[in-house]
Amino acid sequence: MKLADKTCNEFVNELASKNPVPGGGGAAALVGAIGVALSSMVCNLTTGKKKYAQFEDDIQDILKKAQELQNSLMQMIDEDAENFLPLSKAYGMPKGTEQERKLKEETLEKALKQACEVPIKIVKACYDAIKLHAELVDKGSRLAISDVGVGVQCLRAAIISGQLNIVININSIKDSVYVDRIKKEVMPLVKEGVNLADKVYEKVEQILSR
Ligand SMILES: Nc1nc(=O)c2c([nH]1)NC[C@@H]1CN(c3ccc(C(=O)N[C@@H](CCC(=O)O)C(=O)O)cc3)C=[N+]21
Repeated sequence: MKLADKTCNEFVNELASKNPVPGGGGAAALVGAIGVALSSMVCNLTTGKKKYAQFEDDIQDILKKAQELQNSLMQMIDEDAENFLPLSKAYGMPKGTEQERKLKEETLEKALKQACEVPIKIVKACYDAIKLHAELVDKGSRLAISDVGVGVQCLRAAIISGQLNIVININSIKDSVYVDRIKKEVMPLVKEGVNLADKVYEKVEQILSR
């Protein structure tokens, strides 16, 4: 059974167990999916309202993108489990003899790179999703402004969590060309995403302050 098809209770209990998957990577994907689902929710609460008619086309665009990102992030829960399992197996390989040590080192290097793939996708998807909330904070129904805040905080947590899973893996990767390439690709997105999320959240707080 797919992890994404489990009930909330089953999933969270599975996460709590010592099973290697789902792990922090899957948790990041799910939290990201929840964050972007809240963008969809705000769109669905805004669409068709006279007060927001001037934003109707934008709301429809945001809704479409949010639904796609939600589907992708939900798929990433199971993708991360598939891509992390080889690494969790490689961790347990013996390294008694020189031959075993060499095989383990090569297997680990490949598995570590494979384990980076989904967290990189999580960072990119969360970055795109944070941008949707940045639009919704101005165009979405004010009745749901707190949901923009909740959504953007989930995505802030998820983008940093994606990055953290990349960092723990690349810290053990020997191929410095690969490591530098991934860092250059991911770190600016996280920095910009977190900054934007904080700006959106500040606006939410300001709108709700009295
Ligand atoms: N893409 C990605 N997704 C992750 O979820 C992810 C990751 N990369 N990189 C590393 C962190 C950390 N993490 C662990 C999972 C299991 C054990 C663990 O100890 N597993 C034992 C089982 C524990 C036991 O049975 O006692 C084992 O597999 O043998 C540790 C750490 C997942 N992470």
